[in-house]
Amino acid sequence: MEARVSSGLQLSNWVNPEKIARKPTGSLQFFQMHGGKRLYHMPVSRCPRAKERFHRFVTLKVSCSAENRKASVLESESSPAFFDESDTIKNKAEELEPYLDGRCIYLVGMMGSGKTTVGRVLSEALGYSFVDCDVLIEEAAGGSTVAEIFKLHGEGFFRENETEVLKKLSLMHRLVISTGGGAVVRPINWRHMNKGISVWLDVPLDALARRIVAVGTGSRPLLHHGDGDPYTKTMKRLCTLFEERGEAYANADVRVSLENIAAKLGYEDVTDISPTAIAIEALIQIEHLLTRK
Ligand SMILES: Nc1ncnc2c1ncn2[C@@H]1O[C@H](COP(=O)(O)OP(=O)(O)O)[C@@H](O)[C@H]1O
Ligand SMILES: O=C(O)C1=C[C@@H](OP(=O)(O)O)[C@@H](O)[C@H](O)C1
Repeated sequence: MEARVSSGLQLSNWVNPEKIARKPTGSLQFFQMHGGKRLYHMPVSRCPRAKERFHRFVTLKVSCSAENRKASVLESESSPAFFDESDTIKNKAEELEPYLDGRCIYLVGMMGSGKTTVGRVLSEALGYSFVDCDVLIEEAAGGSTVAEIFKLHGEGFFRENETEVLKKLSLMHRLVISTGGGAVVRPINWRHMNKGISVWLDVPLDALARRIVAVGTGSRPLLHHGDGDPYTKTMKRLCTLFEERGEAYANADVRVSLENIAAKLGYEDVTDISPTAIAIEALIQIEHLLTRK
């Protein structure tokens, strides 16, 4: 696949100003459409196995801003490589499999951080099953929604059920588990989650608020109260919750920072990062953890 992609790309196609999106800060976002897929550059030295696994087919030196500053993504690299996301995640997952040895992956992070969205992508790549703790709690409550459970029985009841669900899941293997945003607060939950590998999806609060406002706060009862327009109200609540929970998220075995991914890929806005790119970064960070690279 890589060979087909690389041999299909000509340097003359590549050096086309229309295919280089200039970012306002002067960094460049390199991508090229090929066979309906978006190929991304990735600096070779930041991708530990890149040199062996991917064919490096172009070397460019570009002066790339009006101020003649180097593009941030190229500053330390002279030889970008181009990766197809779907091949990259497949290869990374294969590489990681023997080290994971069937251990579950617990995704933790604030509401809206992408635990469900990224979790599905990760589970597919690893050949794991995906489970969402909130859904299991809803099933255990006879089909009531999380919002109804909070309203009828209170948060304490919800938290007890959340712990019970995590306890059961801790006995299982080959699962990617999307936990609820508040699961990190109870120490007992960490005893269960530590049977597997925990991954914190660290997303800037502003991006979370924008995402959540876009879908509405209906299913997230902790965001139902407060004043102001939907964005301001959500942002305020997220800030308060993050103040309470920030340290607890940092207990996770690995942290996947969207700000770091954006910097690597030369993106201005973290919302441009695809769920697959986030899942790839999660696999890379887990690999670092398990191989102590
Ligand atoms: N990388 C992403 N890019 C764009 N939208 C995303 C991304 N990750 C999540 N979303 C969107 O954000 C919202 C919340 O994501 P979700 O996966 O449900 O978060 P969580 O499970 O952590 O609460 C959803 O509407 C989802 O489509
Ligand atoms: O942050 C929290 O305390 C909660 C997050 C929600 O899950 P998501 O993180 O999947 O939205 C859900 O468990 C419940 O509304 C409480």
